[in-house]
Amino acid sequence: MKLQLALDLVNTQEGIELVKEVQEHIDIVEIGTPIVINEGLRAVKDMKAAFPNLEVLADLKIMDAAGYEVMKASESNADIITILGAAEDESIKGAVEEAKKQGKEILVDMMAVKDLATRAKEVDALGVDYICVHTGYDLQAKGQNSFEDLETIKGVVKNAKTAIAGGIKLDSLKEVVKVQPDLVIVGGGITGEDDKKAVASQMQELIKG
Ligand SMILES: O=C(CO)[C@H](O)[C@H](O)COP(=O)(O)O
Repeated sequence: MKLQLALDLVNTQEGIELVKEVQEHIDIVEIGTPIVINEGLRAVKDMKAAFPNLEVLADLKIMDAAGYEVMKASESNADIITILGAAEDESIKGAVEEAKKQGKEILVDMMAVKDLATRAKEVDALGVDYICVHTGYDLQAKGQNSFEDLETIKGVVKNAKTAIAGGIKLDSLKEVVKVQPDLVIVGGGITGEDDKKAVASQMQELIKG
């Protein structure tokens, strides 16, 4: 099981300082969608240059023109690129094809997918690397989480690795770990803590079991 630190509400330089504190406890750094909107793919390139030993995920949440966008993120040295599960199959196939050409991985974010089990099976058959259940900020604010959704995809996904994101904190991580996803994505659960290193270290301990 891997731990991904999601950076969203910071700029690249603040993100780099944050990763310095926790780098030995995480596997993947996410350049979140707000950072890409604010600063472009340069943020991905700068993060990978600062931490060549960590994987860097570009959270582009691609919906269209997938092959092109995966190509551009690859040129910026992203290791993993995200596309939405709600995208057309043609877009997801395009993303997978380009990622394979570039030696990269595709994570499908299932946010806002209504029939999760059916779509997870379909997306799994398209050769993606990760399928991620995700409660975004707008539904977290209404008290929702993705714990049951993780069990749903664990039951149907046969090829891809499984992942979970959205509001996971040290306390709730225990529940998540029981379901054994391949990847746990944590943003505010680390970045919002005073002692980020201590929290990341405890999370790593729980995850590596
Ligand atoms: O992609 C995102 C929001 O769309 C976040 O990166 C993801 O939800 C993880 O952050 P947090 O743990 O703070 O919810």
